[in-house]
Amino acid sequence: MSEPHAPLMSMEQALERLLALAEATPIRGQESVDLADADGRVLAEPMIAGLDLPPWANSAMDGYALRLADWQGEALLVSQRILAGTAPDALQPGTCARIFTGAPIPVGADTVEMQENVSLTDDGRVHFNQPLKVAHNIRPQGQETRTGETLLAAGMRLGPIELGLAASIGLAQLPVRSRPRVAVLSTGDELVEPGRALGAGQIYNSNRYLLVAWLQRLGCEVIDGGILPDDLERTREALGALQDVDLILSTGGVSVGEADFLGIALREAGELALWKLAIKPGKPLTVGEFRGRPVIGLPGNPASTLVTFGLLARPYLLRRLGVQKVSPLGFHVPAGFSWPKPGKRREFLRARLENGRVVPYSNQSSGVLRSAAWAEGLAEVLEGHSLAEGDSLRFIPMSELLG
Ligand SMILES: Nc1nc2c(c(=O)[nH]1)N[C@H]1C(S)=C(S)[C@@H](COP(=O)(O)OP(=O)(O)OC[C@H]3O[C@@H](n4cnc5c(N)ncnc54)[C@H](O)[C@@H]3O)O[C@H]1N2
Ligand code: MOO
Repeated sequence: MSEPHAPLMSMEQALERLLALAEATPIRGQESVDLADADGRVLAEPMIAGLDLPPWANSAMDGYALRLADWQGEALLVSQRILAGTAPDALQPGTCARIFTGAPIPVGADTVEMQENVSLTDDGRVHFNQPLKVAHNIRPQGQETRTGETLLAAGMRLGPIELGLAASIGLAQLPVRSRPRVAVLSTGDELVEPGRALGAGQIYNSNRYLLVAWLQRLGCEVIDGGILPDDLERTREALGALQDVDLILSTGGVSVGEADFLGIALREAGELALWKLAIKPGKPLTVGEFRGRPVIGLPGNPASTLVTFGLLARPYLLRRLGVQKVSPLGFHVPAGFSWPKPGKRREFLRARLENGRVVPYSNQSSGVLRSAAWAEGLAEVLEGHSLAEGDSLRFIPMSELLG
């Protein structure tokens, strides 16, 4: 148990500790998957180009390829027509070639002129109307990539751009890290799954759906641990049934309440630290292990679940997969509000950008998930700081967190 008035742990320290734990328990498994199935996965080995890109010099324009020295003001005969996907003959001296965008430059040509800048004579010869420049409109072989270059480092997360890049060098499959197996547990006798009738004192389990969808986006295999009952024996059984998982992720029951059966069960068969973080929402966080399996317990209030998962558990999971860049990008924006009283905890306000200024949702209670649905991002008000309207603060777009 932490001391009731022990100093709060800073966000930086919490992240540093979690990343150190992640690095101590890397997920090493890997498999080869088709590009079509690789979105969101983490590259397990460097991606190295096995060819030059482009593989041969090609035209950037629809037009005419020629040797610059052959243009002396006298219209040139068209000696061949080169479409993309064909292999051209060497250019006959003193002629030009009709060429289309992406088609290979014939040996002997050293420039391409776009068709808009030429005139055709009655007998089909080509007159160049503008001064020509050597190498113009030619995309040289290897301009983008040379054989043997590393295009993506191991630990990169794969998205549409990376998959396009892999395809461009001819790869049909990529080696990726195994999907982390994450068990999601909810705690609290008040919870009911959507679709059922609510009884007295009950609420619907929203955290489970938020986390399951989010984990899937992160490439995790989600094991549904269900709702843990407020009963010690059944909590032990439920935890014991989670075989071969890489992480047990729970929500709720981490504050100082009396019905903390999860905490008791974890302490019996593992280790448990209760952190009190200097952030709002998201003060209480449980970090430990159950029979050697890492456990992270997020606070139950839905906005607290969102903030602690996005800013702490997400980077932790990605780092276990070897991802280096785990922190979201943020940028500084002027506040469209004032914050006169410095707080003890760093606030992550669910906020929007309106006319280039940060506007927070009207109700910042950590129980209000609607605030996050309204928001476009999290605005960070640092602990111990006040803000006047127009002062700048960091804004982290939701899109940076959710992928
Ligand atoms: N005496 C104190 N009380 C509380 C403290 C404190 O320091 N001293 N901290 C508060 C803070 S801050 C937070 S955050 C919460 C954390 O609570 P728990 O993680 O223990 O969660 P619960 O008590 O189980 O639930 C909190 C709240 O969230 C609702 N909840 C829980 N699970 C779900 C779910 N899956 N879906 C939707 N909503 C859920 C639950 O009904 C409660 O309303 O503790 C404060 N208290
Ligand atoms: O820290 Mo709690 O998450 O504010 O309600």
